[in-house]
Amino acid sequence: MDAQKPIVIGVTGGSASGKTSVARAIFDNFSGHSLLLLEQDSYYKHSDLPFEERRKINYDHPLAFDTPLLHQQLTDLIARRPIEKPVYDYTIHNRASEVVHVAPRDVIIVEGILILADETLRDLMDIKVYVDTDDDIRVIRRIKRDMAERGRSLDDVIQQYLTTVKPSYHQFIEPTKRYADIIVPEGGRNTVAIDLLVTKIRAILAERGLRE
Ligand SMILES: Nc1ncnc2c1ncn2[C@@H]1O[C@H](COP(=O)(O)OP(=O)(O)O)[C@@H](O)[C@H]1O
Ligand SMILES: Nc1ccn([C@@H]2O[C@H](COP(=O)(O)O)[C@@H](O)[C@H]2O)c(=O)n1
Repeated sequence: MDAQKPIVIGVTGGSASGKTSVARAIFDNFSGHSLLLLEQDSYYKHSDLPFEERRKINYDHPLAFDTPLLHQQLTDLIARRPIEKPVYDYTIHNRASEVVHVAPRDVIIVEGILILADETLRDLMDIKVYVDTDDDIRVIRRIKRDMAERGRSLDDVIQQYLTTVKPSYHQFIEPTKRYADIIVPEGGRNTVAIDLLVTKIRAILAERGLRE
């Protein structure tokens, strides 16, 4: 037993599958001071390309992420060291200039489309969750979200979905389902799956002598 080691839960699945909703639903069961959320999207690489070129990057490819930095910062948090987390701005397709100070916590939820594609990241996780939502539902949610929150037009979202998001989902993301311990259909509103996860997290916290 790794006494006092924080618990790391990986939550993955396609874009707009409900990963963030699952993470929030878990959050709601614990007091804020015991959990933190680390989004893989914060670790998109910085680019010096002009905006028009940045728009065309395949953001659903494993090489779009600075995985060594995510691995280093997750390792730091597990070792109870604080980090300066990068901030990503979807509206400019680039990292923002600021960083966010993140203090270590007993439960770390790592959320993102490709967190299970990297073996070194998988090795840091205690529980691996895949949120499984049909492609048509995900694309509808994505259109709504990207137009409301990420500064995209309908044509932008459709064009990006067909050229990079959909093919990369089937090539890189969906195959990582085999690494998951739990597959959750329909995301954050699956109360049975959320209750099972919360019960398991509480059991590991007790086993490691950590209090909520
Ligand atoms: N079960 C659901 N029913 C309806 N809309 C949902 C559901 N889960 C998530 N959404 C919506 O879909 C969008 C994407 O959900 P989110 O949890 O952010 O997905 P992800 O983190 O996988 O991209 C959000 O706008 C969210 O409000
Ligand atoms: N500049 C960017 C960077 C990323 N994306 C898309 O974000 C998706 C991942 O975020 P989710 O919350 O949906 O998991 C991913 O599918 C990228 O295509 C983007 O559109 N622009």
